[in-house]
Amino acid sequence: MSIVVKKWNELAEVKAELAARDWFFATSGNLSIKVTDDPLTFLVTASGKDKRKQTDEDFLLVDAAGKPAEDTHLKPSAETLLHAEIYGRTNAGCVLHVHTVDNNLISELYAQNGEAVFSGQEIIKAFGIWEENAAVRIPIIDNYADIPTLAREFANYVHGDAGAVLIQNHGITVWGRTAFEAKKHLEAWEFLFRWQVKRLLLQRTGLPVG
Ligand SMILES: CSC[C@@H](O)[C@@H](O)C(=O)COP(=O)(O)O
Ligand SMILES: [Zn+2]
Repeated sequence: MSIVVKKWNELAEVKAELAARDWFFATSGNLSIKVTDDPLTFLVTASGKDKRKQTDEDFLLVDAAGKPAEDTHLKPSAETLLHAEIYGRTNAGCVLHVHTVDNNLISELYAQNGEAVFSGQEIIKAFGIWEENAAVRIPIIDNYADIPTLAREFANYVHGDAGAVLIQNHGITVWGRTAFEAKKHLEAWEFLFRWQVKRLLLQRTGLPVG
């Protein structure tokens, strides 16, 4: 099996799992997986598709600049530049971007702080952090309609082979060394967002939620 087919299948599996979670509203979301390092190429979702569907045209191979690396009528994701920034700056192997109601609410609620901080949650261990009372923080950036501008702002927060950024009232972009790690981190962030949104609502009812 060629490396492209192997990586295609790996990304298709992650895509199906995120689709089963209903994280691809209204064609939103984009995913990618690195295929080669030198030269850098990665498979990215084709733009504007319903990512819940599985087809032979789900992904296309692009280069370090996010341009198609082979002849195709498919258009790479509109947000391919953000993926390219991650692969260009880190050893990440997979990038996942989803829009959810909870990640949008958290991005709006904490926008003025420039980040959202979570602590006191067992699921923080999914990030490989084992200390008691550890805190995790996710930066929140403005959502620029101009993608090169968004990618430049986004790049300021791309440090390390695993990480995540919230784009205000848009969505989350998570990356990891492997597809497994990226998906695990994405699920942990979404758990924390949902937990926090529900906690805030329950606190308003006067129930004893910390
Ligand atoms: C309808 S979602 C809005 C899109 O501009 C974008 O944010 C998105 O996530 C999906 O765009 P795509 O070009 O299909 O990767
Ligand atoms: Zn998006």
